[in-house]
Amino acid sequence: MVPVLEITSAGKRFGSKTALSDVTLKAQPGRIIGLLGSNGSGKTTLMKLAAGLVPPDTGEIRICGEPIGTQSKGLTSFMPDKPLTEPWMRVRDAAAFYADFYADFDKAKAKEMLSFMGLKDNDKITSLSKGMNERLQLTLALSRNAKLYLLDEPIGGVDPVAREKILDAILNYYNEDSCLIISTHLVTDIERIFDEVILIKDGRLILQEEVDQIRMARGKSIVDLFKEVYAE
Ligand SMILES: Nc1ncnc2c1ncn2[C@@H]1O[C@H](COP(=O)(O)OP(=O)(O)OP(=O)(O)O)[C@@H](O)[C@H]1O
Repeated sequence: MVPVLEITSAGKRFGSKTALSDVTLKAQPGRIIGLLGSNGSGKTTLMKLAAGLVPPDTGEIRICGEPIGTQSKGLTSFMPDKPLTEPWMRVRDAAAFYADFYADFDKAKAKEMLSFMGLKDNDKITSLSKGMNERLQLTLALSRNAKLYLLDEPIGGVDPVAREKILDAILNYYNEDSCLIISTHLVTDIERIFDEVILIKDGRLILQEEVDQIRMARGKSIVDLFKEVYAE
């Protein structure tokens, strides 16, 4: 099977700072993958490389077998940790903006998901709370019919009860022939939806493994593993 995402020996520096070093991984369709790491470990950089927003200094990245370019970007839906929408927009403008911009934007799915998320067409984006804004960004990202979804800290601002609802939305609305990569610190809350996890530390890949394998063969929860790897 052609991986949705294949990264081979990727490296990225910002000035003297090495953000990623020699990262190699594959992500297959039908998988929800947690990208885990402490602050500054390189999660956002990895997502931006996969989204084609930042070029790697070394190595290669392919999306569904295609090198990064116009075609690969059309296959990738990125939810950044900061909104892509403009402050003057209302919810309906944001959805229309995405529909104009992305040929694969599914308006019916967006409408259903906005309602599930408790968002109203007429809500001004600047008046939304951080958590409601995240719901909007998530709705916009998941309403595209992409092959690779990259969600950077999708539930950081959402309260614990709403988190459950949002995780359910992710499970309901993601399509099974795609791959979803979610970066997060909130391992306890979100680990139930992961099929596998990728751990990065100081820009290096520490491990990519099935969640069941970690639980059964290592006898650990993902949180325990996270604490062990990132102990300070
Ligand atoms: N544009 C940039 N210019 C300079 N340094 C950068 C830039 N982007 C990232 N870095 C550095 O690269 C490293 C990795 O950053 P990155 O944002 O990828 O980490 P992260 O795991 O997403 O962190 P967090 O969980 O805190 O969001 C950090 O040391 C960061 O300071």
